[in-house]
Amino acid sequence: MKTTPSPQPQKTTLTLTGMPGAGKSTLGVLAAKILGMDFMDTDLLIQSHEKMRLSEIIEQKGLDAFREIEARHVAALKVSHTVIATGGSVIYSEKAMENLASQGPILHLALSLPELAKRLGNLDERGVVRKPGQSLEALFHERMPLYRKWADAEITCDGLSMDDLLCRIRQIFPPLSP
Ligand SMILES: Nc1ncnc2c1ncn2[C@@H]1O[C@H](COP(=O)(O)OP(=O)(O)O)[C@@H](O)[C@H]1O
Ligand SMILES: O=C(O)C1=C[C@@H](OP(=O)(O)O)[C@@H](O)[C@H](O)C1
Ligand SMILES: [Mg+2]
Repeated sequence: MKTTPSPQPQKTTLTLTGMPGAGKSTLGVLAAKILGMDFMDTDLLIQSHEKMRLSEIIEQKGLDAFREIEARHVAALKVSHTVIATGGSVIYSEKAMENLASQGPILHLALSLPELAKRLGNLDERGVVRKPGQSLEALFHERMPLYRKWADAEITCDGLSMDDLLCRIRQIFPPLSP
């Protein structure tokens, strides 16, 4: 039997989740800068590992295949001192989310449905993972409980500038600040 507890892996990442268009990629890089952390966008990680642009993966292999590829890469991701901007569909993978949660807190960037509709425009052109013909509203209601299930904190981003959001991040996660 062990006499000393095994060291717990340090939780040093900050993962951003949320619907496409919520601002994960844009805010993530700025948050990394002010927190003195590295930055990773899992969409870019997938592109680099697959040696294809995200749009090519989706066009040539389809949305279901993209979802599996995303789940595989994010479930295998191991980083530290890093702000991670995820792709919105990673929330469908329990294994990927467990892996992200094991490395640090998860912040859900929430945005209201009307604001999302304004930011996203045509869903087909953006390659959003959804069932054929599924509306943005239906997708929003399908995903919202999943984002909330995994989130340690949530910011509703409507009407907030990048500076407002960075301020909120500093307030919520002071231990991550240098
Ligand atoms: N707080 C914000 N206020 C206004 N526009 C924003 C804000 N956050 C992001 N955006 C804009 O929304 C779009 C989507 O942002 P992006 O970071 O790509 O989102 P995600 O990575 O969550 O899909 C971009 O055009 C970005 O400039
Ligand atoms: O939510 C989604 O279905 C997707 C979101 C995208 O990333 P962003 O959330 O960064 O836009 C990208 O991973 C892919 O187009 C699928
Ligand atoms: Mg993004």
